[in-house]
Amino acid sequence: MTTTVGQYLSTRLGQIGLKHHFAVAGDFNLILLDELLTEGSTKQIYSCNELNCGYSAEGYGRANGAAAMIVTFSVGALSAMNAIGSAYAENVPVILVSGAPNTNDHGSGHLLHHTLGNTNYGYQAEMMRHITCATEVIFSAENAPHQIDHAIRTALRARKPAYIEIPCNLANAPCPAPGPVSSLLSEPAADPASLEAALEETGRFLYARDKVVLLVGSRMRASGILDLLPALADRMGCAVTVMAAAKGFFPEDHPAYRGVYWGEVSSPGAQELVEGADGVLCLGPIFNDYATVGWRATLRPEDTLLADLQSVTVNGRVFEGFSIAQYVEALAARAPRRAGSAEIPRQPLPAIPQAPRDARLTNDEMARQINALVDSNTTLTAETGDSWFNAVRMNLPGGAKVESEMQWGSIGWSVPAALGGALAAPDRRHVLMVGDGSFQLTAQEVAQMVRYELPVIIFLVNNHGYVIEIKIHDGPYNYIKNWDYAGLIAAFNAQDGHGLGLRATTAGELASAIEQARANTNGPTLIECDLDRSDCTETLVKWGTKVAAANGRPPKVS
Ligand SMILES: C/C(NCc1cnc(C)nc1N)=C(/S)[C@H](O)COP(=O)(O)OP(=O)(O)O
Repeated sequence: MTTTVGQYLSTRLGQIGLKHHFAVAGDFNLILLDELLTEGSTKQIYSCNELNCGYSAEGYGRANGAAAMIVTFSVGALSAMNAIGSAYAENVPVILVSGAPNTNDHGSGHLLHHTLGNTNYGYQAEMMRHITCATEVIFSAENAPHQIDHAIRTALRARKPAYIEIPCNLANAPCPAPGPVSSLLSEPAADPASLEAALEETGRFLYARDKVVLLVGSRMRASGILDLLPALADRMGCAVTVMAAAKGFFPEDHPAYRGVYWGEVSSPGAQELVEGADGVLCLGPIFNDYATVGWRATLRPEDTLLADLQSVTVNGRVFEGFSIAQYVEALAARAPRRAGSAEIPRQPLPAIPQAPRDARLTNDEMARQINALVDSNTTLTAETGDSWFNAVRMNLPGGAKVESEMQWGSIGWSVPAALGGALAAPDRRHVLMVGDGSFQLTAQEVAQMVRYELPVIIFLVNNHGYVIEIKIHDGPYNYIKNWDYAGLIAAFNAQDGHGLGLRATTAGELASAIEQARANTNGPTLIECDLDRSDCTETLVKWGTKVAAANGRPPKVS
């Protein structure tokens, strides 16, 4: 049985659960794109550029579990690198496939277009090795199946992106047909002794404490077991908090939920609860400078159990040889009850009073109305910027999801990512909050939302500049050219009803725009929310000054 290299790849992408792959054409990948179309397991979705292609794949991978993208050599793949960096930092398995020079050109002394102008074509793979968990450069069709399977299997297990390079003259070359996909999907069994030892040490940690709090972190996105966390909370009876980058990872209507822990900008009561606990069971946390408010919110190591994707650190010991899914599943069946922390009642988020309809639109009123739009079937994508703080302060109904990129934090990510999420989960409502500064980096992908008739509701937060940067450190570089954001939709030829551009300067205009957005199911609705530049969340101001102080630390004098 034979197939071709490109159709082998296509079959595998369908077998691991993809229904789409993202692509930008280039002469090094055209035959490969044909092979994917011929085999047909996944629908080919086109992006305006390779950066957006990568962000769309990353957003798709968050909702679907994995994603794939096809670009051309060098000029395409190097643009995609920022998005692959995001996938790496955010633990999303994106399979980046790049077309490449004809195998006959290697060692020929030929100078090729799209390259650096020398005869070394290996630089791209070398660059990819730093931002992927597997890099496979295919030089022979016979070996292609092994290399493709290795890259995909490693990406799925490590929850990281992988890179495959396919020369343009091998894409339709015959190769052996694929074997069972189970060899790519199977998870390594836990090492029983290590898992048991970790659970016993966890028991010693928990039995020695009364007021234990669960803290859920953003690496749990890659765990595949978010739906198991309520069972663990029910077993232990303890309070549960989430980190800002994990907003929505635990159902907020669960009785154990006590809000977002984010140091001094936490939800009401959450900082006192976590920092006052005698034990914090951290699941997949990322304690970076933003999460610790400039290294100020730090937990006592001796009272912290750190469960990460492939290891548990507790009582000064480290245990490996199992996944966090295997660990949490076992813990949910045997953890002792530790209900002390749950006796502290949850403090509600401060309610935002409804503004009069004719009142100038404010950030608070915008956040209030967006929150009212979020239901149990909504995915809210929040871009880097004050949109983070608006998302974190929302009350989410159970089932609502939030997607943010608080580790990589590359502005512009959210527009293509929301497109990817909408393609992966068409049965959910997709709402996007993105600032004017971020939007200007990837705005053209709204045209693809029009093209693919994706009803994403986009709140374009026009506060007239890089306000998060202004709050951290102001300067002329934080001010941008204002666009007619609502007018862009017309520029994207949405006249056939597959797109709506609206502008809101008052509370009433926003309410009316949201009603129109709810009714517009044929394509995106972009609502330009016009705000005063000084109008941002209080938490942003508080957080920004502390992060600025951390950035401003003088060099250590040796
Ligand atoms: C410029 C930058 N960060 C620096 C930056 C620059 N370039 C990339 C790709 N990523 C980055 N995070 C940031 S957060 C802006 O404040 C974003 O502005 P905007 O989208 O308008 O949001 P806010 O006004 O709420 O801050």
